[in-house]
Amino acid sequence: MSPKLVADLAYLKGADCQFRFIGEGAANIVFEFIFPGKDITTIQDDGDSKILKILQGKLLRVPKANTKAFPHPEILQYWESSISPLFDNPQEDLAQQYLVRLDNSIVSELNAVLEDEDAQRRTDFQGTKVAEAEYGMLVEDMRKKSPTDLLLEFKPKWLTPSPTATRCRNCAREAYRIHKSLRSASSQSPSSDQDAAALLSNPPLCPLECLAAQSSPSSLARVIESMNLSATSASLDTEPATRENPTGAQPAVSLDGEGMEEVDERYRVALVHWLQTNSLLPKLRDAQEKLDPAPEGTTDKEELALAMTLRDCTCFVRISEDTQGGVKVEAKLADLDKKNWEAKLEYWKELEEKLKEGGYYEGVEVPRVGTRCLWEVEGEEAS
Ligand SMILES: O=P(O)(O)O[C@@H]1[C@@H](OP(=O)(O)O)[C@H](OP(=O)(O)O)[C@H](O)[C@H](OP(=O)(O)O)[C@H]1OP(=O)(O)O
Ligand SMILES: Nc1ncnc2c1ncn2[C@@H]1O[C@H](COP(=O)(O)OP(=O)(O)OP(=O)(O)O)[C@@H](O)[C@H]1O
Repeated sequence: MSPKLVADLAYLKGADCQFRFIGEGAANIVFEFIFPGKDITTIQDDGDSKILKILQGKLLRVPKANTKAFPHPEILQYWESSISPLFDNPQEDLAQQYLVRLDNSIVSELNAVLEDEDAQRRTDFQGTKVAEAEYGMLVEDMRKKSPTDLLLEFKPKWLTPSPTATRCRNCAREAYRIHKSLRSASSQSPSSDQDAAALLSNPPLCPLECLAAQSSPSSLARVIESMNLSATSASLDTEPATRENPTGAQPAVSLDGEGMEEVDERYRVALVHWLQTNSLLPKLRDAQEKLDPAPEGTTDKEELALAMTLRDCTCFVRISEDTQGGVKVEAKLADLDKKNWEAKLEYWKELEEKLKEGGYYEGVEVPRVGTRCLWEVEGEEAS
């Protein structure tokens, strides 16, 4: 059974709709709907405005041209039949997605927006276009609703690493990425030089830290520290956070630092509480663990595809004010797209080989690059 179509974007003709580029990955591009001079959040469900009502609180996610990803109806069908049932409360745990029909003129408009934005895009994505696809999807907008909201976005990748490794799969992959970048920097342009330097000086936070934050104060501190928060108001029962004291457990020294994001202290407390108590990440970890086939060892390819889908999603945690003036926490997983194992199997196997043979799982690659892997950081702290 195909997923239900919620809207045909051809009905936007004449509605003075524009699109703003929000972000992209390897397979999809995400846009915001803009209606100049109109606030669609106040539109009621009547007649011609029905389409605008449907778009409220949603972004447009469309497939990129020339990828091996499945068409969006298939991705949505899989999401409904194979992903949602893994979660007790899919409405709460997953960013909601809905099928929409595109048309050629919308695809052309989106591509014109992309062309204007090209210089701002990730260098390896520049020049890529929206596919001439019949369908796209609306996704629940998980960005900040107000500039004062607090948003945490990260990829909770490979939460069950191999017990024999000393680096998690994600950080091994990051070390490999840094090596590749260094190699191309030595042979290519100043921009790849900059990419390599940026990766070397600021490796990404290890995804295991977000899960470990449930029981480890050091992990919790590192996650909060990575967000560079400073408080705008102090709560009664906790000390405000600082760079030196990210969770606010001890008296604060200073509130503001250069480049720090000012945040309502109640929101920081709510984030700390979510990190310590959420059931979403353990649930995802358990689902990843239950499947856990290694790309090179599996016989059931559909199971492998599901495992790889669960290992490559995005988690959004948005903290905002609710209608009663209290604090609301919304934590949802997005980008749980069906993986095309036939197209990706060789890549998965080769990458696994490279990570193993290059010593990236053990941190013995040459030259060795520093990562922020939880296991390495804990090892350094202990020695
Ligand atoms: O191979 P990985 O682990 O680097 O993951 C890829 C991601 O890279 P990342 O390391 O998260 O930056 C990669 O993310 P980016 O597009 O690089 O942001 C994709 O998510 C890719 O999946 P797909 O090709 O879109 O189905 C991801 O591929 P797979 O999850 O299918 O391996
Ligand atoms: N529901 C959402 N709410 C807010 N922002 C989003 C949402 N979905 C995607 N984005 C933004 O758009 C970017 C790209 O989207 P998305 O992750 O769907 O692309 P992708 O090609 O499927 O990614 P990947 O290559 O990781 O598979 C994200 O990194 C995020 O910043």
